[in-house]
Amino acid sequence: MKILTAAEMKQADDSSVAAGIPIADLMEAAGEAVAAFCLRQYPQAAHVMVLCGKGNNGGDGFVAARLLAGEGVGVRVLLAGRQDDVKGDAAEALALLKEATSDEIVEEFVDETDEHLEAIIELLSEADLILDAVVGTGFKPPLRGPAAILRDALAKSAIPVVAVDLPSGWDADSQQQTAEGAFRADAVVTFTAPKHAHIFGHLTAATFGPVVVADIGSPEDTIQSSQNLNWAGTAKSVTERPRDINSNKGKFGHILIIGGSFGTAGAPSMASLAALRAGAGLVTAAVPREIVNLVGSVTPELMVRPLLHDAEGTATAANLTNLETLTKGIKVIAIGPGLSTQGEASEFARGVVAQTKLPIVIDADALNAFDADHVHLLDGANRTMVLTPHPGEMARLLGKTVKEVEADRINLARKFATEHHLTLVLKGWRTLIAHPDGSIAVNTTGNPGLAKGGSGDILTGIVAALLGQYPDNVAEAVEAAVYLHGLAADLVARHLDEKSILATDVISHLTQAFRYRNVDADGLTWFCGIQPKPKEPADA
Ligand SMILES: NC(=O)C1=CN([C@@H]2O[C@H](COP(=O)(O)OP(=O)(O)OC[C@H]3O[C@@H](n4cnc5c(N)ncnc54)[C@H](O)[C@@H]3O)[C@@H](O)[C@H]2O)[C@H](O)CC1
Ligand SMILES: [K+]
Repeated sequence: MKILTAAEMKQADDSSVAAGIPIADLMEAAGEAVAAFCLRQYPQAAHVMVLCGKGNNGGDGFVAARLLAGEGVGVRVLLAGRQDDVKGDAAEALALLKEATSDEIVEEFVDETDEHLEAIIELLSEADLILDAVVGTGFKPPLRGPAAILRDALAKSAIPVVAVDLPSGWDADSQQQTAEGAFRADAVVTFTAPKHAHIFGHLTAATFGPVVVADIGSPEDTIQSSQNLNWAGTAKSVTERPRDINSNKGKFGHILIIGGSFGTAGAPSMASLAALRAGAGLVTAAVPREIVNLVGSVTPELMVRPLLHDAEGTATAANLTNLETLTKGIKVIAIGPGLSTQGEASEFARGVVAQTKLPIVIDADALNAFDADHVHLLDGANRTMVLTPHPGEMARLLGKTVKEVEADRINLARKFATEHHLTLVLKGWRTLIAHPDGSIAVNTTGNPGLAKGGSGDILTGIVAALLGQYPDNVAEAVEAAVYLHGLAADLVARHLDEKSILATDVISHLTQAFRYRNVDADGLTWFCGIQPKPKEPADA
């Protein structure tokens, strides 16, 4: 799924019209998606207040109001402006609403002062759900007139708000959008494709719920993202295909995890366990001899091979002479978790990358082996190469500061991936997956519970496992890995506080993540936030 700017969205609308789909049809589908979302997520809502503007965003609100009323929901519409000023398709939708209900359903609110603020707050309090269809992509900041007063009234109420297309007052193209100055929202139903603000909006989970995307009938070829920005969640479908009935472990890849040192046996252990839970056929961990038994005891399904190490427990470059034996039958190598940067570890890591042509995931201490002096050795032109740096590791790869990396994530990731012909996973809030062809996928799963040691190690294991299963589908495999990793953490957060989440909890929820579907029964794509846990069936 592509991520669009407001102008690209407008272009999609215009192209849809040119392809014979009238705006009225798109508006009807938009209103229908909003009504379906409300009925499904707020089944208890008996009184819905629909706040509408005079433009087409308001038009979507009129359609939703009509359809909700048709389902027996008590609906009132508060129009920020005069009915006579509503034009075109929105006016048609307004007429249909009144025809289906009554002329009295719509109340005009034209006040430009906050004289009636208290009265509006009182009016809103009579509803148990509010729809915000005041302004959408046609918004030009700052919010003014009656719209601004509605926003202030909403800020003083605690009733759930579903935003139509985007919270009124948001700039769709902003990557820095905050809740400030805009309408409060608990959920957003947007259309055709998410816009930049939906994905990069700086809103906290406490003030901001799910964003769902509804397909409202625009043909696929009308939807174009000039910035080549996509959503990582689409790739999950790759992992949803059932396995062939005649499957055997040989089909799903033998993964070799290279890492560990004295004191960091946990890192390769977690990467290995995650790879097993992510569907790898076989997993072998190659770790310093002294910790072989420790790592091997993590789970009996895991195989372990010893690495030569120095007195401090760091793998030595002498292991390179044995590399051919070590990698026999291996489909994917993941190197780095717990490897250490001491002794000859970096030399060993660079040697593994140089001597094998196998698909490779390079993480953690192995990434640090490619500092500014060695970064030119990273070349994925004739092999599959995936790097999974956090901003600190990315800064080292680039010889820049973390601040410089954070300030320009998309461009830096894209440049690095294309120049080195590899897939770069730049971790952090909204992890980016930059592909060698210059396209970028943005991930929307994950929560602050992942800000804990071990999270990166398990991501490495998942990436390696999916590469082993989908070797011809590298882009999707990596995107799906990142998405599933965050999704598993989001599923843990349904019952554990974010602060208490351990990386091993995330591993144990991978299985639920594989089974979770991000498209709901109404066809809405849950783009940010996950569907609430289904109710347990009542005991018979
Ligand atoms: N995506 C689609 O395929 C479809 C989207 N639809 C919806 O249409 C809106 C965009 O509609 P548009 O008429 O262009 O603009 P808006 O309704 O968002 O805004 C116009 C409206 O707002 C007033 N306004 C503008 N700026 C301000 C401000 N700073 N303060 C107060 N009021 C403001 C302006 O005066 C107008 O009255 C899109 O978001 C979708 O929701 C369609 O349904 C078709 C399909
Ligand atoms: K809106």
